Amino acid sequence: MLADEFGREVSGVRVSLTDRCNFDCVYCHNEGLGDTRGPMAPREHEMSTDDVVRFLEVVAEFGVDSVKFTGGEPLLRDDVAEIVARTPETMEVSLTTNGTMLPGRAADLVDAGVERVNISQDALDRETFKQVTQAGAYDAVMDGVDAALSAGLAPVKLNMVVFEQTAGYVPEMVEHVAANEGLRLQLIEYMPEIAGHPEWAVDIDRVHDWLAEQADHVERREMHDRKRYWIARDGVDGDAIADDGAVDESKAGMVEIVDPVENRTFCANCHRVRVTHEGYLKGCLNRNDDLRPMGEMTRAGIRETFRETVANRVPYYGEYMIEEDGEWVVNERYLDDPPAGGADAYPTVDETPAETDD
Ligand SMILES: Nc1nc2c(ncn2[C@@H]2O[C@H](COP(=O)(O)OP(=O)(O)OP(=O)(O)O)[C@@H](O)[C@H]2O)c(=O)[nH]1
Ligand SMILES: C[S@@+](CC[C@H](N)C(=O)[O-])C[C@H]1O[C@@H](n2cnc3c(N)ncnc32)[C@H](O)[C@@H]1O
Ligand code: SF4
Ligand code: SF4
Repeated sequence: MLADEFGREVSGVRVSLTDRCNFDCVYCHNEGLGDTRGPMAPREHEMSTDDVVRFLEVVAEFGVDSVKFTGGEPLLRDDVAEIVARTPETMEVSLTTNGTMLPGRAADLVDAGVERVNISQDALDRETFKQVTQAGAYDAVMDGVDAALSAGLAPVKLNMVVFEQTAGYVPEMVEHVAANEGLRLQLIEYMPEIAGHPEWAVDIDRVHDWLAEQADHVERREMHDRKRYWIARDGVDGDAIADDGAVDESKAGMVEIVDPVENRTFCANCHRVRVTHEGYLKGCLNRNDDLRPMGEMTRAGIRETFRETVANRVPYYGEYMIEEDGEWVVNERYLDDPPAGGADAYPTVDETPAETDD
């Protein structure tokens, strides 16, 4: 496995299959690229099926053993099942989606090899859901969750971004997941780095403190050192948590917190490299000055660009951003010496074809 100079091995890749989406969530960072485009926007910039598969085959040679397909909305592409079926067997395959296109497709995705799915659901309240997603597809998302469960994808993780508009719904969502076997909840701290609006952020430590009071067991995940809180379900017989800490998931609900903002520990435990829909390697969600094009996406080109990307990755908080007088500022080292192939190599907005019909 390749590692960067901070000892962080790269064991996973996150592949953005498209920057198009049928929602327009107010907070969306589009996997670090900024605004998404509408569902009907031109797609000729997107990596082809063969490009994605070739990329995965090459990184599997380096010991990368998991892939997350995301976007934009990955299921706007109709070749996802084919890509998954052609993904090297050594890789665990998961998908992050808004869920609307899972009905009718979830079983095929499972047959192809999808092992886990995360579905974004920011509220149980229809009106709030509409305000946040700027789409009236609440029922379609619920149907998507049902489709994933019916296809055997339990536990399904519900992704909820915690910010000003949704923070009040956290207890209700936790209760919902604790009452429903087959669901897990992931509370994601609102990230303003790409999306802007720092005023929308809420204090995630308060959510941690509240969950610690509710939880029967707390564990830490190796990835990002994330905390997971287990809450025993009401009315179950027997112990949900054994004396040795083993959890019986049929008897306890799980809530995981993703809290990357200004969190050095999170970044120190970051083991994934990203790929944009256009075939650029991206060493960090929050940076677009270190994008490296894989060009024609030949095996040799992918190999070299992957090596270079890993070698140049640095933790965002603690290295790229450092604290000075209580403020986070860009480490001068990265201003003076921008990485090769960085932002200049990435198409500007002007070079990206305009949206057509949305
Ligand atoms: N800053 C930062 N945010 C991340 C990182 N990984 C995940 N996130 C945030 O968490 C969101 C949800 O992540 P998902 O795509 O559902 O996947 P995940 O939770 O990271 O992965 P699994 O738990 O393995 O399914 C991302 O879109 C980001 O907002 C990371 O490495 N850095
Ligand atoms: C960019 S979306 C792509 C996949 C899919 N369209 C979806 O919504 O699940 C991936 C995840 O990023 C989360 N996300 C987007 N912008 C965010 C932000 N500014 N802060 C925290 N999480 C964000 C979303 O809630 C979603 O769970
Ligand atoms: S559904 Fe996902 S990609 Fe689409 S706007 Fe919402 S967070 Fe962004
Ligand atoms: S270095 Fe930090 S901010 Fe960048 S992707 Fe990794 S965890 Fe996220």
